[in-house]
Amino acid sequence: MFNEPFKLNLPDSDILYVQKFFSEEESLNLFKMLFEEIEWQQDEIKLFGKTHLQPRLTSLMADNDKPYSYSNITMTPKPFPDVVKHIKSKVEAFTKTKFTTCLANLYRNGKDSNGWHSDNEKELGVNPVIASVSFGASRFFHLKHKTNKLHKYKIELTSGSLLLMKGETQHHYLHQIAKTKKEVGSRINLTFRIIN
Ligand SMILES: O=C(O)CCC(=O)C(=O)O
Ligand SMILES: [Fe+2]
Repeated sequence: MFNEPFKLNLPDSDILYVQKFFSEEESLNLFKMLFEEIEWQQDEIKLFGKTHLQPRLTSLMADNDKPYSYSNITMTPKPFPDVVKHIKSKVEAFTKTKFTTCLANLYRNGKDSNGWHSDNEKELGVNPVIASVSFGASRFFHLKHKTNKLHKYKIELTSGSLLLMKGETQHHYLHQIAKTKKEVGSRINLTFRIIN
């Protein structure tokens, strides 16, 4: 039942959630391996002319050398570690999509976050397919429509889950991982993307 794909009931979007895409046991192992094998970095971002450290660690990986730019940062990709290749092939088989690139996020605790944005950078193309898998602590993923305030959604992304966003989703919606005052452990999220 929990590995049945579930389509979010949100107008102007195409979002699918599979809670138990990976089993609990496999997710624990994958978390540890991702934590160790990914080369995590903390970049500086400029917001309203001020420089801050990004409130999470990230890493860009790809099977090509295409950079990815967002929030005034340009990241150049590193090769995929084996553990990411393994996850990528399972995601590709399910989504019937070949991904070139993975942006990884490590939220160390509840103070780490990812502010409101759309994954609409031009290098992603017009209607990007973005497959997001999560391991470790659960965090809430918020969605809000850009023009109609009635359309919003909050979904808890649990360890081993897959969230697939496609179609016009990025045109019409913003998403975020908000900070939380609750005691939460570390969470790793991988977003697979296509950049050619
Ligand atoms: O951590 C998440 O679930 C979302 C990550 C995200 O939105 C991004 O990397 O663009
Ligand atoms: Fe995003």
